[in-house]
Amino acid sequence: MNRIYDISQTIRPGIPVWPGDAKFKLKRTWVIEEECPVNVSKMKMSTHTGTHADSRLHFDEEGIDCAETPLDSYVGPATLIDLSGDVVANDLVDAAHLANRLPDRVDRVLLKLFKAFPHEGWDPDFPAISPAAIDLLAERGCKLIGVDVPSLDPQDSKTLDAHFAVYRAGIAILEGLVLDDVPEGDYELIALPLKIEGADGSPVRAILREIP
Ligand SMILES: N[C@@H](CC(=O)c1ccccc1NC=O)C(=O)O
Ligand SMILES: [Zn+2]
Ligand SMILES: [Zn+2]
Repeated sequence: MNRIYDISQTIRPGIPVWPGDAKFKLKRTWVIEEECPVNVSKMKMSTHTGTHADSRLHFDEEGIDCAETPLDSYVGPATLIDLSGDVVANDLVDAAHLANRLPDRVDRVLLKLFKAFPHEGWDPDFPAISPAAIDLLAERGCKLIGVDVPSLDPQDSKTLDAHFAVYRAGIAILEGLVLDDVPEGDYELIALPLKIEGADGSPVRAILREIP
């Protein structure tokens, strides 16, 4: 069996969420007891909780939702690049950061930007991605970008320039990946958004499988 790296955050009470967004809650509605053979729970969560996919609807009112999103981009060869030594807080990853680290042709790119993933707290100064970097990925054939930070754009962005560059290029987005402990290199990615009608994003279980 080829090794599987789980690159998903654990969804749990207290998982850091975008400032002001709904906190994750899980509550038992049925409990195993004499007359009840099962445990069942209900959940409350933001569509952008933890490791998640953005659908186009997140930043375009006319964009498609998670149920309509084609899945091809979310499964297949992916290249992990560690830029955590090249960026600091509030930096934008530019084309120059990527140019000599990217293969000539690349299907999917995962960028590690945190030196250590902040599991216990929200980092408002996370590095983000420039539109020029997205354009370079698109030129090289990339159809998915995944990042460990919670958004492609800086937290205070009102224009979401990187999201729109991605939109123009038809690239899919994964955010909040946990890329600590995974060596740089080529893998098979599997990270499917749930088929939720009307959803602007969805948690994913993201894995990287070693290629034999
Ligand atoms: N753009 C971010 C998320 C985002 O902006 C957001 C997520 C949850 C609640 C509010 C958000 N933005 C509000 O301006 C993302 O790409 O997931
Ligand atoms: Zn998102
Ligand atoms: Zn996003």
